[in-house]
Amino acid sequence: MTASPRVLIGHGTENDFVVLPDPDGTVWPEARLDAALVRRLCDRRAGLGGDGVLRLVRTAHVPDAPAVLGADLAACEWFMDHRNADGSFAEMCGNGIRLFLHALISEGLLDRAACIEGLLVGTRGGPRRVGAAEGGGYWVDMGPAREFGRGSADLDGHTFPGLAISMGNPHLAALTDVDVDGLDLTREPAFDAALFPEGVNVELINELEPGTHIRMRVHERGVGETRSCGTGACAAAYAALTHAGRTEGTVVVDVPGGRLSVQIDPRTTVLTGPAVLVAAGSLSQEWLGA
Ligand SMILES: N[C@@H](CCC[C@H](N)C(=O)O)C(=O)O
Repeated sequence: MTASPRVLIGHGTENDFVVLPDPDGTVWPEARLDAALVRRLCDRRAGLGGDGVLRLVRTAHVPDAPAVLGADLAACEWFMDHRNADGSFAEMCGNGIRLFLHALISEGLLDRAACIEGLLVGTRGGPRRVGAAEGGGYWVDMGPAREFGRGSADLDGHTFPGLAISMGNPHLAALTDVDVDGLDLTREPAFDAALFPEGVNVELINELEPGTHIRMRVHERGVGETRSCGTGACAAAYAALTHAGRTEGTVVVDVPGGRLSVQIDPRTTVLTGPAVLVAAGSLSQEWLGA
């Protein structure tokens, strides 16, 4: 076991993560990286701070991988082992997977030039193809948005009706005329637990240009309000296109932490955006032992 484990801090449109390199699964076996330690790492005062944790690990060292990747197991050398800040697992993270690839490249575990075509990465939501974009940033083939009903969320004195959408993980994407910038998202939204038995990420969306440009804020399952959510941006773009009566197109999604682009066609959804590494160092023995 490494005495002082290496750690990186990074973000994708200010959705920020503690990144733990563990290529051979020897530093952070699941028993060590338990929910309590994830919460401590993500604590913004007593830890490093983040909306979640990403472990950079080879798929061969993830016990869940065969069940979630099936026939694609052998094609996914790497697995994005993602946790929310409350310690829970999530199926997918659109900002996290871009940062995951960026961190693999920056740690010398992959060559950026070899990532232009993209590679399959394992996630608990299944395999996803992710690649380095020619002009900078990263793209992810997120698979199709799957609509599974209509619901609503109660937040800040409003009821927001929207579409229930799976991007691997669950979303309620609600277009609204209420100015989303003025909302207080500090409390947990109330939602229909029968529609969302595993909880839900809630996106509040203002249309800026119908079907092409939206503004979004998000309350994430297992975290609270974050400054961006990649899967949420895909769900929001799908809801905006549907509202415009279209099944394909490119939607620019402005979030408090920056801008994402989502390209949708009837077959799939491609999310493009930045990934930034802020710092690299090691966890202290004093903090680990406390
Ligand atoms: N911020 C992420 C989504 C992370 C998981 C989410 N909180 C959930 O529990 O489903 C993204 O960029 O997609």
